[in-house]
Amino acid sequence: MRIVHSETTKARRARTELDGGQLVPPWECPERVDMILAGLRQAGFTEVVAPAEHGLAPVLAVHDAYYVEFLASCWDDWRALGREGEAIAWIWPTRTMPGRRIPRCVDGRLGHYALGADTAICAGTFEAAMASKDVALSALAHVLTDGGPAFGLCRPPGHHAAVDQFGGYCFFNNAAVAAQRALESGLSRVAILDVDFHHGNGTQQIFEARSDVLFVSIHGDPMTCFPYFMGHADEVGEGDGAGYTVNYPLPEGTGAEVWFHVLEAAKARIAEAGCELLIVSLGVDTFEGDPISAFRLAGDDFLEMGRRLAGAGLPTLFLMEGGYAVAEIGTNVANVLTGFEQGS
Ligand SMILES: NCCCCCC(=O)NO
Ligand SMILES: [Zn+2]
Repeated sequence: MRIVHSETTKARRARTELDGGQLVPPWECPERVDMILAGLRQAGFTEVVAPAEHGLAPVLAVHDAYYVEFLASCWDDWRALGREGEAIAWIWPTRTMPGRRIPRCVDGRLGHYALGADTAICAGTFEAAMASKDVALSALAHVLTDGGPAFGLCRPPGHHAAVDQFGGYCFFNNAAVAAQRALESGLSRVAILDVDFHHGNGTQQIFEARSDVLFVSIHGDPMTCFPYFMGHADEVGEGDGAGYTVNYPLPEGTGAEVWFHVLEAAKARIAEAGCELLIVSLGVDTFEGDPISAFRLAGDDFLEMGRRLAGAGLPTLFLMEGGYAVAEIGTNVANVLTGFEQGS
């Protein structure tokens, strides 16, 4: 298992997140990276390599150029106004105010590009997001050249980032950037299996009209779980992409037995689509102790998750998404990778 990590992923050190009506220290904290590395080391994954720099082209193959420029300039624009706090959106286009133009001021641009108010932009955000997609692309390169599995310790995560939207702690959609690069390298179909507790609305939006990426997600029911407005079972893709989006929303409180039953259905759908690569959006916020999620997987269930993912029998790229039980995150991630090696 190739492990790819960059210390620059810790460059984003936001101080505030709007949560429960208060500004709190962000759940998606840089300490998650150190805890995952420690857990991997303890499990015997001692060889960790740094990514190459892949530049902006792979990002622009997925994301809108004006959006990327916004992410690059937002913090400076915000600070130029003398603002002391972090850049947080507070007004949006809405059902009754469609917003057909992008405003020039940073508050309007934040509202245009932000999914929600939970994700502040601060110093280091763009640098960390660039490092995170480099981690994903270098881990992918290993899988494509060596055929062996790889884990990209991506941070910030990516699956909520859409073509031109950030939020849910995500800025660049690492899994989408990797999938697009894999297709451009000659593969004909890639599966992205999102096992994070939250629906990967961004990944779905990026590929929903395409049949060369099969997006499959197992997640908390959006009727009660973030991101609330996407992830229903009747969202199946559009046009050429019809049938290539598969959502398995599950009720809060879902435990291992049901979750693994649904995983087998997801694997069967991937098998019948004839995919040549499996990208796993690996969030471990399905853990019973996760502070902001609501499934009930135990630590050992992540071993079983890894074993079963190996059973898909595909070249596999794991990319880190969510998981906020910081004390256990390293063990939970290491368990998935250990289980995968056991099942291979
Ligand atoms: N602040 C609202 C919840 C954000 C969830 C982020 C996540 O873990 N996505 O997978
Ligand atoms: Zn999540």
